[in-house]
Amino acid sequence: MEQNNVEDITQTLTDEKSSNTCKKRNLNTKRTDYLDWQDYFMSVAFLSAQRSKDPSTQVGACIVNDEKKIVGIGYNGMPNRCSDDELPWKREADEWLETKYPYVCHAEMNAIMNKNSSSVKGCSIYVALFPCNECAKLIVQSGIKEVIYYSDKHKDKDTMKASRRLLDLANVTYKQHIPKNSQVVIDFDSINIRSSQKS
Ligand SMILES: O=c1ccn([C@H]2C[C@H](O)[C@@H](COP(=O)(O)O)O2)c(=O)[nH]1
Ligand SMILES: [Zn+2]
Repeated sequence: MEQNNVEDITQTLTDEKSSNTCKKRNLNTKRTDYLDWQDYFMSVAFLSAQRSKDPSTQVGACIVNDEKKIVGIGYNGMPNRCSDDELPWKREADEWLETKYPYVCHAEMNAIMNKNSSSVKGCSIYVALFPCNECAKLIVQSGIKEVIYYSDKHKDKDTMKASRRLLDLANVTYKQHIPKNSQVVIDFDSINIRSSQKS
């Protein structure tokens, strides 16, 4: 009888174009290096942030319901129908009105406004940055019950203190996400890699 040992069933993934061998994977057993749910939703938030035109800080948010379905995604950007070529992107200017702050819609706001379900009540929101007090108001009012954030780099600012105060009072829980891997790489060309039986 043929022995199905690991050596026999290990296949070599070979790049179609270069014929370079890049990875070894056992093709007879379930993958173990797949993204878990939390890394997946946080990655969606980070990917969404890549759409942002803000030159200094790109924020993404992803709202997930209790069936682990994504019901809203957003990133920071200028409001719809307001040309982002005509509004300022500066952080500082002689006048506040010439900075981005009075105009830019935060990622959390856009994720809530973009929802594809009737409600986000009871949902979780995955965000790259801990939400500011304005976003905390929207999170509370929309019924979101949990915030999962990656960075809390502004935690000592008053806006963040106010945010935590609101979230605490409204019993919205928050926790920092520690990813399994510090990077999730999207390699478009990986789909072109074919598996060939190792000799
Ligand atoms: O809760 C938040 C807080 C901030 N943002 C956005 C708003 C701005 O576009 C940037 C912050 O820019 P800085 O230059 O770092 O001040 O982040 C958000 O989306 N959600
Ligand atoms: Zn905000």
